[in-house]
Amino acid sequence: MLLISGPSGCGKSTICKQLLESDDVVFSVSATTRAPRPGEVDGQHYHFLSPESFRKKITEGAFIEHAEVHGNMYGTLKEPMERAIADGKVYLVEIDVQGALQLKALEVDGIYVFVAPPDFEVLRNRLSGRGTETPEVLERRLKKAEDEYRERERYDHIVVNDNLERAVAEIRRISGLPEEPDAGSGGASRG
Ligand SMILES: Nc1ncnc2c1ncn2[C@@H]1O[C@H](COP(=O)(O)OP(=O)(O)OP(=O)(O)O)[C@@H](O)[C@H]1O
Ligand SMILES: Nc1nc2c(ncn2[C@@H]2O[C@H](COP(=O)(O)O)[C@@H](O)[C@H]2O)c(=O)[nH]1
Repeated sequence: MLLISGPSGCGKSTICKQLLESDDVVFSVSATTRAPRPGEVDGQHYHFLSPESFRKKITEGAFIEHAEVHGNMYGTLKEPMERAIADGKVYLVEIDVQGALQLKALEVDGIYVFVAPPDFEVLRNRLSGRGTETPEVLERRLKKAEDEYRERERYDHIVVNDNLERAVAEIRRISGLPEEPDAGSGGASRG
């Protein structure tokens, strides 16, 4: 498992998109109760579930971890992770900080990467530049980012996303992925 985590806007989805250019990498499609955004496909970006279906999955023990993030439920499914790892793939898990710390506490084997913004001013500019949050939600995410940043030392690696190419190259090196992925490939991720 290669786990990519960090505050909202630090660049997790952008980085994962590039890591998925390697054929050996499989993306962990989480379940969520949030509504799909334009362009998002069920089963590819997320499994979009009703709150009832999500609760049922919890009682069935289908999740390795689940958490409420920004007012919606998200969960990492056990079965696809076990299958991908049995197939010798790198299983790419992109989740929030509380989810990552749950997996760490469960001693799920893997490489835990905290993606850090160069500084909080840059984080603010990137989040507002993305244009997906209202000013109120943006402020909440930035406040939460400060708490999440304090957890960074609990990860195996801290990668500063100052320059995208450099950050991706660093994560490829850390996880033993080839520096130059096969041209033309690339799986689906979020973002
Ligand atoms: N190295 C970089 N330099 C400049 N802009 C970047 C860089 N990395 C990401 N961005 C931009 O920052 C914004 C936030 O990135 P992204 O959506 O990948 O963050 P995220 O961590 O997945 O956020 P969330 O947790 O809210 O889903 C995007 O508009 C993205 O294009
Ligand atoms: N704990 C978990 N967090 C998850 C999971 N899947 C995604 N996420 C994180 O939620 C936020 C919001 O995502 P968005 O796509 O709605 O913007 C982001 O930090 C994701 O990394 C999961 O299974 N568990």
